[in-house]
Amino acid sequence: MRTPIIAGNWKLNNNPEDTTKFVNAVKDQLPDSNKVESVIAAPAVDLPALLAAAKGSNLHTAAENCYFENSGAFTGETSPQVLNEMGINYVVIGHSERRDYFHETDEDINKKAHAVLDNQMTPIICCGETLETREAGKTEEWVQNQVTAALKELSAQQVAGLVIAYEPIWAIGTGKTATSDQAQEICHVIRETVKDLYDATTSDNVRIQYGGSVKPANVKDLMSKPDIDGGLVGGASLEPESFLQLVNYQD
Ligand SMILES: O=C(CO)COP(=O)(O)O
Repeated sequence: MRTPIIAGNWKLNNNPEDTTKFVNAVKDQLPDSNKVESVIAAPAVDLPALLAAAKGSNLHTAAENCYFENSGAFTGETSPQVLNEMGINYVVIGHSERRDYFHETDEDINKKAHAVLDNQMTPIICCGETLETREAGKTEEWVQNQVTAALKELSAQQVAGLVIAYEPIWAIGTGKTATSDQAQEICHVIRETVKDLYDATTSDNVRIQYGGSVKPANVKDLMSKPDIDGGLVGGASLEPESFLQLVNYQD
C-alpha cells in the first residue's frame, strides 16, 4: 500500500519568521503520517526554522533543491550531506522552474537524485511537459524520456522508495489544472515506464504525485485516481488553512 503524500512547495516565499508561524498554526492538525504524509518544501534559508518548529510533529521537511556534490568549490550551492545532517527528509529535484530558469539538465537531475539517495534522503523527482509538447501530442514520449533519464543507474530498491511528481508546466500557477483524467493518464504512463525499466514490484511501490494548480476544491478528485498518490502544491500550500484542507482531504 502506498501512503499518500501531500507536499507544499513554497518556492521563493516566506522568511524564517513566517515559517515558524505557519508550522505552529498547522502542526497539531496534521493527519497521522501513516494515513497521509504531510510535507513542506521551503527555501534553504528557512530550513532551520522549519526543522525547529516541525520537531516532534507529523510534518515532514523538504529542501527545494540541492547540489550533487557534498562539498567543494561550488559557490552558492547547497550540500545534500548537510541537508541530511540537519534532519531534512525530502529534496525536490528537477522542478520545471529549475530546468527552465536555471538550465538544469536531465543529467544534472540524475546526479542530484543519486546524491540525495546516497545521503539517506528521498528525492521528489519532477517531470512534465510544456503546452507546446502537449499540443503536438508528444506528452507521453516527453515524460517517459524525462523519467528514464532521471532514474539512470538507480537500483530498483532506490526507485521503489522515491517520489515522482508529474507537473504539466502549462498547469503550474496558471489556475489551469489538468483534469483528473488527464493527470491520471500521465501518472499511469509514469508507472508503466518504471515497470518497463524495473519490474512490477518497483512500479507498485513508487509514489507518484500530481502538481499544477492543486487546490482544496480539486484535491479529492485528483486523489481518487488509482495512479495518483499525492500532490505537489505551490500557491495553495502558502496559507495554513488551505494546507490543512489539502492534507486532511480524506476527512
Ligand atoms: O509548481 C508547483 C508545485 O511544485 C505547482 O504550483 P501551483 O500549485 O501554484 O500551480
